[in-house]
Amino acid sequence: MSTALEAHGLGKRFKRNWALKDCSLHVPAGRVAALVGPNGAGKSTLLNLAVGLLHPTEGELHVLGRSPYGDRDLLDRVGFVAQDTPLYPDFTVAELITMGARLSRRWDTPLARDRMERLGLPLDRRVETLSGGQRAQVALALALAKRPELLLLDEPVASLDPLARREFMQVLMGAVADGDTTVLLSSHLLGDLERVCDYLIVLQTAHVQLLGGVDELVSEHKALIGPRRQRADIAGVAAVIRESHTDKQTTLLVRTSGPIPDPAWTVHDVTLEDLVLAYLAQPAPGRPVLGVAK
Ligand SMILES: Nc1ncnc2c1ncn2[C@@H]1O[C@H](COP(=O)(O)OP(=O)(O)OP(=O)(O)O)[C@@H](O)[C@H]1O
Repeated sequence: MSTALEAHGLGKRFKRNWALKDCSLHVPAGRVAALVGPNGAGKSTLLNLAVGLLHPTEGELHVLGRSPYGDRDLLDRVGFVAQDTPLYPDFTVAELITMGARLSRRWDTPLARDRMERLGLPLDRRVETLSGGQRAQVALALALAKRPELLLLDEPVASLDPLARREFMQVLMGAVADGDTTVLLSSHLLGDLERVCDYLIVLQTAHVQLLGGVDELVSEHKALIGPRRQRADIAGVAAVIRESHTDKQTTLLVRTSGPIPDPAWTVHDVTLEDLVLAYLAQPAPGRPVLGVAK
């Protein structure tokens, strides 16, 4: 399986509002993909569609080659940590593990117990007595104990302090290091994503705005700084994504089509954060910019 998740013309409408519209995207198998976009862009909607909690209004969505809605066998192969990591507050950690074993056919109880032990979480602790960070770690451990082929995480670290976030990310990366699990992780924390993700999907007002491998996207975008000038065709530039000016200087973030031969421009590399912020600053999403997905 070379593609873990694939959508064509996918749309989801709530009453008169489209939460997702004309979304065509794919996540190659084995990647750790970041799903980013501003509040209300449609990230949770996409993840909920991917686990069959929502039904598409239009278009197609395939998860591990199958349609997710109502497919029990498929859901056994998918792990999901929903926003705010909901867990039954009255359950103990041990009871959650028992529940997982009853509900999931691929469940790995020793793995779940081992992870709880490593997190220093006694099995008789009730969920309601756990901190937000501990709860997030428990939710991740339960999702991993399903031994999922695809792991979907909806802002799992949003409420965690920086140390807890780093621990969460380390556990996640350790668990998927073998490359057999594809991860799709939504977050607003671009710095965290830059460290762990090798694939990027940017959603903006219900549309896919940017998609591709992180290395490829970062290398095909550059920041250009030069004397102030009006925007004009620049050799080597396929598109200007963002521009700003001072009295004397113009700064552009561009998608390149080759080297920039004009020596008036100094050319700088961009970070993933620069890239995402530049695309999100664009007024209205048009057609997605496709990076090279390998
Ligand atoms: N159940 C629902 N009923 C009505 N509208 C909804 C529902 N779920 C989501 N929406 C709307 O769909 C749009 C996309 O919401 P979604 O939760 O997918 O965004 P998001 O990118 O996950 O946002 P955030 O970063 O704030 O979590 C928003 O305008 C939201 O108000």
